[in-house]
Amino acid sequence: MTEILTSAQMRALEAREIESGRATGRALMERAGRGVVAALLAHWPALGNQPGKAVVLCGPGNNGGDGFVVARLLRNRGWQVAVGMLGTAEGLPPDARANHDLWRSMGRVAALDAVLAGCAGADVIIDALFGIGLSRPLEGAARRWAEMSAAGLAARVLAIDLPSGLCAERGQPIGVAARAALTVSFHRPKPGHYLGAGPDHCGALEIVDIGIQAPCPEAVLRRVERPAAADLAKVGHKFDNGHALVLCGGYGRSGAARLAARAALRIGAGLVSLGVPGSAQMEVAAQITALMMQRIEGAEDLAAALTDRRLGALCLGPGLGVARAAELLPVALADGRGCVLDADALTALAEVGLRAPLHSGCVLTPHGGEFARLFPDLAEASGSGGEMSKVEATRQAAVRAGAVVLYKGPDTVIAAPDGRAFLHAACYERAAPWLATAGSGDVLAGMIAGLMARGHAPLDAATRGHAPLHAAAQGHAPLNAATMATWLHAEAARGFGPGLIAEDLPEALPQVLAGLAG
Ligand SMILES: NC(=O)C1=CN([C@@H]2O[C@H](COP(=O)(O)OP(=O)(O)OC[C@H]3O[C@@H](n4cnc5c(N)ncnc54)[C@H](OP(=O)(O)O)[C@@H]3O)[C@@H](O)[C@H]2O)[C@@H](O)CC1
Ligand SMILES: Nc1ncnc2c1ncn2[C@@H]1O[C@H](COP(=O)(O)OP(=O)(O)O)[C@@H](O)[C@H]1O
Ligand SMILES: [K+]
Repeated sequence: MTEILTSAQMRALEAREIESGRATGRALMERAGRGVVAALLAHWPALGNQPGKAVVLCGPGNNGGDGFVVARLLRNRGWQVAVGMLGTAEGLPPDARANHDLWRSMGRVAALDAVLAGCAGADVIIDALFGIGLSRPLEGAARRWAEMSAAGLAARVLAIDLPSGLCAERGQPIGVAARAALTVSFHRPKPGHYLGAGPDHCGALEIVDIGIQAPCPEAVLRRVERPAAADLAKVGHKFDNGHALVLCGGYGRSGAARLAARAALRIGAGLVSLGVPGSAQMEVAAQITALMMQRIEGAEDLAAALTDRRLGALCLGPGLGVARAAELLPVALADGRGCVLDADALTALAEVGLRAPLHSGCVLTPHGGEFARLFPDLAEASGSGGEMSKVEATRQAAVRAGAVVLYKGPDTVIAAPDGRAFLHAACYERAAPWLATAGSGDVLAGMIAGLMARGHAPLDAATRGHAPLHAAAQGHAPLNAATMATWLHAEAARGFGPGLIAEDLPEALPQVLAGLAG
């Protein structure tokens, strides 16, 4: 279940399911309500012991319809249920109206404001005001609800589909948004559950199966999944596992490149060399053991180094210095080999603009600031107040660059120029706040370069039973390397936990790799 669906994709899927005759809208709504009650009782088992008190806030659309189903199901379990509604029964869409009427045969419906005023003693408040149909900022009583819930309430808040006010696409409030302890959504998660402020507003996330059998569209956003151990297993000689070259900055600036290089080695590249200018040679030599060092003073030296066809991938950026990056970049890019561009290489790239000959074997790994320098219009459109999601911005950036773009953050989006896109959200059960430490991005860049170098190695696809990393010669390799590295990077941080510094990440990798095999 790796797909993440936009509101439009979810609606289309629901429509297809109904058209197929497999289910009616009413049936889907009933299953949704049932799923919400089951999730509520699973999340707060104490509420299953004896009937509690619920307040259900129902909106003017089908999200409200789900709310009426939940109100009825809880009442059937003996709960005291107060329902507050926004809008009129006449304005409800048909399925929601039918569930409103069913509820009316067993209980009252009050105005939203009136119910909010009396919700203090409730065990749980169900937010069924707006889901994927939210089209503008909340006003009036709905806005008051969002503000109340954000200020903190004694009652547990369960949001149906989305906390009301949260944009399903961007994961940002459209104006203000409610805060829930648990959000229960249906069939597949939506980008807003993972992006930006989404996880903060959702609390915990539960996705309920409502029996939709229609297949998801092909071109969807996917979640980065745990890699298969076989994809990372080593084979043969060290040269069979690839050789990565990490370009290093001058004296006093070599730490970031050394971190990246060590990560490339730990992720399994057979050999990793640091390309070091003369000024930093002593410093680097005093610090490294398994890594190799090669003097690369400038563009000519790099061109000479690249005549070694065993070099599978390059990494430029960490601690490189913008001037050195600008000098080395044209040679590195013209060569056409797999190339990770991070930090100073991205700054240098922003200075020359995207006229540089980027290619589909490149992976650009910007954080927010670097993304804004490279793609100012996309950064603005996807920033606060903009209307574009981080996913869309990353997709467009990848098309424009003709390269894989990995846009970092707690929500990392990775897109290829052909439109494929992945999301790794370090939230919920995969939270990794310890990654917010200096140098962790350098480690990620090195991990990607290490995997890309391995992708160029002559791995035996037949014995491993699937395509090697270099499958589509510079098509799959960079994207696979970027997604795998992102997962492993977060996993290493999660395994280490509090106190993590960047140096710990490469050292935590063996345990992560061992865990994949187990
Ligand atoms: N799709 C599926 O597979 C399934 C979907 N299900 C459920 O249906 C939900 C989607 O239902 P939905 O499409 O009716 O949208 P919903 O979120 O109820 O809101 C739309 C209404 O709100 C209104 N409105 C919007 N913004 C507003 C504002 N700020 N202030 C005031 N009004 C505002 C808007 O008015 P309009 O924009 O048209 O003027 C319209 O009347 C989904 O989240 C899930 O819970 C499940 O039952 C099972 C399977
Ligand atoms: N709060 C967080 N939760 C999860 N991952 C994070 C968080 N903050 C940062 N990261 C990750 O840590 C890395 C930081 O990279 P970057 O911003 O380049 O830092 P640096 O330049 O110090 O190496 C990225 O991979 C990013 O996705
Ligand atoms: K809601």
